[in-house]
Amino acid sequence: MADRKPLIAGNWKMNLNHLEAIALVQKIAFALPAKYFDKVDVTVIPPFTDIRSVQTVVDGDKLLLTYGAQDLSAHDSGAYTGEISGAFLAKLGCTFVVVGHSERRTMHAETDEVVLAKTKAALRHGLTPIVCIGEGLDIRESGEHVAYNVAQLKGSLAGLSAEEIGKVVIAYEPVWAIGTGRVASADDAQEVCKAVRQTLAEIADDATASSVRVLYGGSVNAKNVGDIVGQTDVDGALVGGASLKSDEFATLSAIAAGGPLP
Ligand SMILES: O=C(CO)COP(=O)(O)O
Repeated sequence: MADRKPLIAGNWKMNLNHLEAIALVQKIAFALPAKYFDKVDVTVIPPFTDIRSVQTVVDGDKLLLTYGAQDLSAHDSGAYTGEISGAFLAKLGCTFVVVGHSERRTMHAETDEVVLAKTKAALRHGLTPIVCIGEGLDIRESGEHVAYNVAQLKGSLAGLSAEEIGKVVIAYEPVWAIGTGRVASADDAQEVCKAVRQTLAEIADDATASSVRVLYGGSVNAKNVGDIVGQTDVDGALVGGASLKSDEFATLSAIAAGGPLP
């Protein structure tokens, strides 16, 4: 995995209110002692309405886990009802922001152009965008998945400088593996994550490509995470369902850290 520190990011999606968020963060912190954080970065990505409460717990208890948001506006301020500015997220101490999750690409018609604009907005505010790509089942079955993901990656990062690309995290999440229990094989994850890294070398440079973290996401749990993050080009995981269970999330984070189990 070169010298890239693994990242485990728990995308809570639209689950847990702010009180439930406080409880889950406290349980994760209790289950994952400080020593693990030397070897793995762990972050939680709750709904917007939870972030202030999560910030209070993390700051108050001096926790080592970080937190982020699931989306942001491409705009910084103004007449955009319902949108959330990256400036607000930065002020709340967010480290990461997910952009281009397949659920937003599909249900909110987010194109690569929109994802690029949001990635730029994140970078403007000092947030680390976790840029998501991933193919549907039809593309996978047609055997065009590598080319599809490469095109989506290029579109989502078009025109960014090597320095800017060096500040992003990429998450490969095959849509057919999200929430289905159908995890991609470790080889499948490696195949696309390797192509992602080669593409980063092409659009930025070798040094940038070897420093950017590339995550896999889709039905990751404590049982399969070891195989997946053991792949050369997979630097961690974007975890949905299993991130809502404190013990499982702590265990899979510990496995990504190389153990031992907590
Ligand atoms: O979409 C995901 C994370 O962003 C993956 O979700 P699941 O882990 O529930 O499949």
